[in-house]
Amino acid sequence: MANSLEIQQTIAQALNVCPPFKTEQEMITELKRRIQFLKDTLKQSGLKVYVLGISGGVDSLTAGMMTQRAINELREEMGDSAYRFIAVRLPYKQQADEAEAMQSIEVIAPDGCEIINIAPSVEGMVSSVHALQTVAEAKRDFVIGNIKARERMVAQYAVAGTYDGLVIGTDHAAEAVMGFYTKFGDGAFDIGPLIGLVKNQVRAFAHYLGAPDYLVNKVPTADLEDLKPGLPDEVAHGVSYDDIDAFLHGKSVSSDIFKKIVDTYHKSMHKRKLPIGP
Ligand SMILES: Nc1ncnc2c1ncn2[C@@H]1O[C@H](COP(=O)(O)OP(=O)(O)OC[C@H]2O[C@@H]([n+]3cccc(C(=O)O)c3)[C@H](O)[C@@H]2O)[C@@H](O)[C@H]1O
Ligand SMILES: Nc1ncnc2c1ncn2[C@@H]1O[C@H](COP(=O)(O)OP(=O)(O)OP(=O)(O)O)[C@@H](O)[C@H]1O
Ligand SMILES: [Mg+2]
Repeated sequence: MANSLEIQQTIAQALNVCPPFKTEQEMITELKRRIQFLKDTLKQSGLKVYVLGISGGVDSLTAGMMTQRAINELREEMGDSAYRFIAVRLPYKQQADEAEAMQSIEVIAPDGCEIINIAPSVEGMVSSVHALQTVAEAKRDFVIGNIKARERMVAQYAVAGTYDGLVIGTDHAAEAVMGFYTKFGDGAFDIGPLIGLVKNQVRAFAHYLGAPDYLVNKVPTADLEDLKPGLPDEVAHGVSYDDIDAFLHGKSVSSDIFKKIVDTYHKSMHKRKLPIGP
């Protein structure tokens, strides 16, 4: 039977986890490789625009800063001003951390910014799904949370379709292992520049790129549920990002944490696969 470390290594391999950075230079090399990947992928696609929702959290801040750098370099290298990055603000009604979201936009300084309030589309969907009116309040609130994440996906693809662009996603290994995203919501995108990173590596990129500490260290939240506004991810899934990062980097974690992560990984396997057929 496989021991704990072997199980951790098998999962890390499946998620293509980036090994820990031993030096700052290793971190910079990895960051540059990923920015180059953004440039190469856009050039190969024949399109010239990237689109990404900016929430106020560190994942979209980091991906946004990387993307704007990729676009700046492409514009200069190709001598083509059509290369652009469009940031999208996607509040649901009034967003509690709107200030941080707008500060993220300032830090990224995107070429363009669209603001789309998702409340009308979420409310339209909720009122049309009659079954939703009949379930317990907590269940209803949770399902509506996933509708919000999917409406954000719809909005970003509407912007991408309009500008002939590609949608960036912010999934990384610490979220992927927990299946902590909405299937076909924030889990749906064209290009994932953070894939394989653990949370502290995402923060390290943001810090290196010059983001202020209060945004780099902001408490991660999906902020999808009205009944639990700003619920920290770590409370929602009951494991800290430091523990998830340690697990993915083959370090020892308590047996409780180990079990929780491995169980959650297996339960959420369907989210990381293409739809199955007969
Ligand atoms: N075995 C199976 N094989 C194939 N498909 C299966 C399945 N089990 C469920 N499903 C399908 O998957 C659906 C459940 O998946 P899903 O709709 O994603 O819903 P679910 O995983 O239940 O909820 C999403 C979780 O991710 C969190 N989240 C969402 C969005 C953003 C963030 C963030 O960090 O920003 C976090 C959210 O707070 C919540 O805890 C089911 O309704 C069903 O359609
Ligand atoms: N209010 C929002 N406005 C715009 N985009 C959003 C909003 N909420 C979520 N998103 C999009 O969904 C993605 C997933 O959300 P998630 O909470 O995992 O990342 P984050 O907010 O960037 O960082 P953190 O996980 O640290 O909170 C975001 O990176 C962003 O692209
Ligand atoms: Mg967030």
